[in-house]
Amino acid sequence: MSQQKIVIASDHAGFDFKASLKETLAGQGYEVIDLGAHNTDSVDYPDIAAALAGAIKQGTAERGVLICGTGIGISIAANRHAGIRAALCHDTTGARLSRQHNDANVIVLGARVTGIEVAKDCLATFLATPFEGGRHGRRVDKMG
Ligand SMILES: O=C[C@H](O)[C@H](O)[C@H](O)COP(=O)(O)O
Repeated sequence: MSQQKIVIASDHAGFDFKASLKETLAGQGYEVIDLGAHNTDSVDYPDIAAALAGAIKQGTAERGVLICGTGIGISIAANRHAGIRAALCHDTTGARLSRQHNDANVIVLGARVTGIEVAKDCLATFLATPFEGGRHGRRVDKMG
């Protein structure tokens, strides 16, 4: 089986967080495609969200990770893109339910509000949990 690909991106506020999550994912055998930011120079999170949404739409990877300071701005931006279901997660219960009920394809984390170990647990849960389908599928379908 080919190596599973994950796209990851952050603004300047999430740069260090992204580096840590990338290392963890690589250690777990994922191929990590980093769309930036590539340093802590200030950038605009809508541009970062658009780059990741484009990569998912093009099929570069099925799942993505987005990070900004709170996770809020980049979530709002990502969810404006058709086909993106981005879930801002602060705990593993949310990460699990974002997959089981919402079929989220992007997990969003806030580097200034969530500890890195919690974030790693959220990400592992997100990647390991399948969508339940059924009634949830009907609801997801209504979102287009
Ligand atoms: O929702 C927005 C994010 O938290 C941004 O990371 C944050 O607004 C960036 O703030 P600043 O430009 O002050 O570093």
